[in-house]
Amino acid sequence: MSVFKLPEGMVRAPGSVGTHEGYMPGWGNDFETEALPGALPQGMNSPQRCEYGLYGEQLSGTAFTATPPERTWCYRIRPSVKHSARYERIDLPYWKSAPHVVADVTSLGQYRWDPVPMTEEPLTWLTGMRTMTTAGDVHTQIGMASHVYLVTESMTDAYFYSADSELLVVPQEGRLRFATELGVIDIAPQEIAIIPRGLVYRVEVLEGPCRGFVCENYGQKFELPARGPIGANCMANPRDFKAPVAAFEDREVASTVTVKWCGQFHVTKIGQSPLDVVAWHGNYAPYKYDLRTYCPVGAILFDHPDPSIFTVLTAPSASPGTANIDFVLFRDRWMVAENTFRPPWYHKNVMSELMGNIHGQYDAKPQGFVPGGMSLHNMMLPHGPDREAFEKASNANLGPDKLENTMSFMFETRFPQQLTEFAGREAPLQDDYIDCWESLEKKFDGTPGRK
Ligand SMILES: O=C(O)Cc1cc(O)ccc1O
Ligand SMILES: [Fe+2]
Repeated sequence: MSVFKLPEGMVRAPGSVGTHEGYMPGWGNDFETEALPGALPQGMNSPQRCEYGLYGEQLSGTAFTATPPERTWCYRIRPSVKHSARYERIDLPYWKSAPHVVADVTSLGQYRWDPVPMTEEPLTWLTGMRTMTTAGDVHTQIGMASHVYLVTESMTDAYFYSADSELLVVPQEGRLRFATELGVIDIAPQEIAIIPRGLVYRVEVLEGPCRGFVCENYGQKFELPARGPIGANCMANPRDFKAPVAAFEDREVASTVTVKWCGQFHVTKIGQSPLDVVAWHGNYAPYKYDLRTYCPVGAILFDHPDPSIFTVLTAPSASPGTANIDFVLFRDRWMVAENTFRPPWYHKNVMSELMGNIHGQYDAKPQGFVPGGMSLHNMMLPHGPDREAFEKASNANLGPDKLENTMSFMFETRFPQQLTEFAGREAPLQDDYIDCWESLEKKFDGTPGRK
């Protein structure tokens, strides 16, 4: 439930109360919401004249002919095209897009970073975005980038949208507000937000400083994974995703809109707040989701399943079953498997795995992978539990055991991830990370028996 006041002058749709205050539940629903009564045309999209003198405008998030098509009809004070200057190129040097291969930074390896520290410098959502890795190619709408954000300042009279990507936002510290064209989303650690491609917003600090992770998806949108034999329930349930109700502001102040487009940033001037959508209907919307509502399913007799059972959202690629990105959650849960090495096994993976720690301790890495920290196990590079985790798990008395105080995630992509200069040189890379496997002992002595 939102406990924060709305931005001054913003009018929000009534009717959503209690735990849903300000939000409408259900992933992929065809929503309708209006902040002023009667603003939404009924039975049609394009009346000759809209109520309140609003302009009708469609935001198409998929091709018209996609199955299913995703689009939203907005009824707004002015059409988006009404901006008063041409686009001017600007530089946001820390926000990189694929393809971005830095000649003398090596991406082949197992990497781990301490949390990127806050700085004295005031940073907004735009200036505080720090790209760690990129994969694929933004121009062909394939692949992704992973970022850390450090945000201490709200955007004032400044707005942004990414034509390149949808953003999956995973806060780790502080609270952020996404005041978007379609309404207001407030998020805190253990929640996520999904901001669709093309949607205009500004980001405000509700409680700072703020740090978190972003997965920038250049490809096909995130969707709920196919459940297969798991059936209709558990994992991420559609009703736990929440889209905001309509909220608008009628504010005529000189403002800017920054656009990310083919990896470049451009700014244009505008004489008003673009958050002027009074009513909307459709199925292309931003969402928030509380990761604590994710219902994990796991091994209840023996063995450790593939982590795909913990997929919250998946962004498909053209190859079925081979995701452009899987967003995977390792949350608190019971471990009950008998006669089993319970932590993640040792492995090499064609997919590349970028992990972040939201809070607590991760079972495969009791030391060194700390909240706010990240690791990267790139394509086909071996990794697994460190010595401490291996010894403990191999010798534990196995009863029902609860992994508590733990929440980490993985952005897993079919593409190799390339480190940025920031990730390779400026961010607090742990030079000794690979030593965590160094002391794994040879136990084999040629004689049978479990050792
Ligand atoms: O820690 C990792 O590397 C992530 C991971 C978790 C798991 O349970 C199984 C495989 C895997 O890659
Ligand atoms: Fe892994």
